[in-house]
Formats: sequence, structure tokens, C-alpha cells
Amino acid sequence: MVFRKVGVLGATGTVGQRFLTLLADHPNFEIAALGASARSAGKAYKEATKWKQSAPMPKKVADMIVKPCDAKEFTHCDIVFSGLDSDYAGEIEKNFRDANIAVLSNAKNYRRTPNVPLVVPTVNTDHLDVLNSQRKESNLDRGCIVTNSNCSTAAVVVPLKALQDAFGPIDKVSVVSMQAISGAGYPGVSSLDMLDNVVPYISGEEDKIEWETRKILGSVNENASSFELNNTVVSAQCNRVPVIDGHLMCISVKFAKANPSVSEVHKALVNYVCEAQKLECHSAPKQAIVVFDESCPDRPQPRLDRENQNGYAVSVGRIRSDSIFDVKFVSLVHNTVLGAAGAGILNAEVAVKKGLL
Ligand SMILES: NC(=O)C1=CN([C@@H]2O[C@H](COP(=O)(O)OP(=O)(O)OC[C@H]3O[C@@H](n4cnc5c(N)ncnc54)[C@H](OP(=O)(O)O)[C@@H]3O)[C@@H](O)[C@H]2O)C=CC1
Ligand SMILES: N[C@@H](CC(=O)OP(=O)(O)O)C(=O)O
Repeated sequence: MVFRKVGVLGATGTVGQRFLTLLADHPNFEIAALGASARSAGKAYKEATKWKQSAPMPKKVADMIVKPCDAKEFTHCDIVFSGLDSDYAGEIEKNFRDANIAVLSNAKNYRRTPNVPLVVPTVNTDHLDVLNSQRKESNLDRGCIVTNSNCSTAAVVVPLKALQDAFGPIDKVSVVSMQAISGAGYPGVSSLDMLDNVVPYISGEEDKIEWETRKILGSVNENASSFELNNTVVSAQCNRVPVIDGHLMCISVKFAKANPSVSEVHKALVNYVCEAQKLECHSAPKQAIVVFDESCPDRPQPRLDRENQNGYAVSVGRIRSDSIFDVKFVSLVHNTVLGAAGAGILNAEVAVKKGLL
């Protein structure tokens, strides 16, 4: 059995805590080190962290001493997962990569770097092939950076990938999001802003959905050193709503050539199978897209459906034809699982199976 020692950077934060719950009983990855800011370094994890997960803190991490995010403290790790605040992730993740450690990052800093894969694990794990070239350019044999997407983007690209595979190029997409408060980290948005309210603005989010979708649905270039962006035009509007976990997106799609029926769209989403499933990765969902038909007209819902397939599936419902676009539907992602920590873990599982980590 393949076995890797892993570190978690930003282990005390919202995404870091999710990493630890998902890694606690992982058969291939053993948590070997935890890192956070100077405020937390030197303390036992249970003292440094305001634990906010509904699952209890894993016993094995409670007494681990949090380290500063200095690569010298993590040399025994094969892989580090990063849930670092993006104000600091840029420099820290580069230092780890340069110290020849593989970094799987949730932060936005390197998502647009040409030779860095931006991977949603149930969509575009073929993009991991660029790691060979990235390592060659940096003269490293193990060190690399792989990013996973913005959490909302994950809810968009999974169904779009299934539709693009089945019906060819997608011309235009309109997305309206209703995003959970855990997306803003802890303590996040103040309760006075959030209770009895919807906040129709999330800084930088619309641009991320519009741009990241094109890289993720794009292709690896000819010599596997970079990526060609896909031509789909995406327009996003983002809102923060009083939900703890789970981003719900209303998505309208116009195809370049096809105009499939609602039942053909339903079938394409149900039948979608990704590489992580074919490789039988430990965390891969059995069903990458959970589809609700007309018998469940009010699904998916965050509270009822965010845990589908342990949070690694996207749930889609309300598929119907549209008078401006071709088809519209609602898509739900667990923002801290497939939208964040789970994506990093499943990306690593795929990369290990492909001999890239
Ligand atoms: N929440 C979500 O749904 C998603 C988040 N992301 C991204 O993941 C990252 C983490 O987000 P989130 O968990 O929500 O954020 P939090 O604010 O909850 O956590 C931030 C983490 O970064 C650490 N940190 C802060 N400053 C430093 C520093 N100077 N040096 C080292 N560590 C530091 C904190 O440690 P300490 O406790 O010691 O301050 C904490 O562990 C961000 O880049 C975010 O954009 C991506 C997708 C989804
Ligand atoms: N902006 C997202 C979470 C996030 O941190 O996104 P990113 O990793 O793209 O910065 C939200 O608020 O729901």
C-alpha cells in the first residue's frame, strides 16, 4: 500500500480543520506535522485552535505541537496540504516547493501561474501531467505546487465538464451563487451582517469563477508545460447567505452547437465518470454528480445534500430548458470538502496513483 507522511499548513483555520477531519482515518496519508502563524506556533493544537467542526477534533492531532510554517520543520513530510490565508500563502508555499516538498494548495495565489495545475479532482486531473515540466523548470525532483479551485467554481465546472464531454463546446454560462458563511473563514462575516440578511457581494469571487472555469475546462498544451484556456464566456453574480456549509449555484448554459433535451442533459450528468473514480481513489465519490429529477423539485438543498458522497459529489437538480439559454439547473457543492480540503486530498490521491507524487 502506498503511504505518505503529510503536513497541514494553516491547520488551525476553517479549511485546515476540514483537512484534519478528512485525513484522520486516511489509509494512505499520515498526519505528520501541523503549521500555522506565529500566534499558534509552539502551542498544542487543541490550545491553538477554535475547533468549529461538527465532528470531534481527531485525538491524534489534539496534542501535536503546532509549528511555524517554515519548510525546515516539515522535511519529514512528502506532501503538505495548505489552507493558508492567501496574504501569506504566496511566499510560504513557494519556500516549501523550493525545499523540494509537494504543496497542494487551497489558496488563490498560484492558480493563474501558467505551469501550475488548477485542478478540481472530479474534472481535470489530466492537468496534473504538467507537474513533470514544472519540476524540470525548477530543477526539483519532488517539489511542486498544485492548486485546487475557488469553492464556488467547483460547483460550476463539474456539471459543465459532463455537459461539454457529452454535447461539445459551451458558448455562454450565467451563474448566480448563494454562498455559505464558512467560505469566509473564521470568524468570517459578522452575525449582524449575516442574520436576517443576504449580502450581495463577495470580494473577488465573480472574477475567480469566470476565469478559473476557463482554465479548468481548458486543455494541457502540446508539450505539457502549460494550459490553453477554454473559450466559454462565464458571467457570475455572487451572494453570501446565512447557511453554514454548502454553496448553491443557479446555472444557465448555452451550447455552441448542440441543444440537448432536458432528459439528455439529465442522462449526461448521471453517466459522468471521472478519472479519480476510474483509478478507484480512496476519497473518490461513487457518483461524481448526484442528480435529482422532477420527483424532487425542491432539491438540492445545502442542509440536506451537502454531505452527498461524503462531500465529494456535486448535487444537481431543477434541470429545465431556458428561454434565453438552452438549459438551466441548480448545483450544490460542499465548499470546504470538494470546494477546498477534500479537493486537495483527492488531487493528491490521483497524483500518487499516477506516479506524480
Ligand atoms: N473556507 C473555504 O470554503 C475556502 C477557503 N479557501 C482558501 O483556503 C485558505 C484558508 O481559508 P480559511 O480556512 O477559510 O481561512 P482561516 O482564516 O479560517 O484560516 C487561515 C489559516 O492561515 C493561518 N495563518 C494566518 N496568517 C499566517 C501567517 N502569517 N503564517 C502562517 N499561517 C498563517 C492561520 O493560522 P492562525 O490560526 O495561527 O492565525 C489559519 O490556520 C484561504 O487562502 C482561502 O482563500 C479556498 C476554498 C474554499
Ligand atoms: N471566497 C470563497 C472562499 C475562498 O476563500 O475562495 P478562494 O480560495 O478563491 O479565495 C467564499 O467566500 O466562499
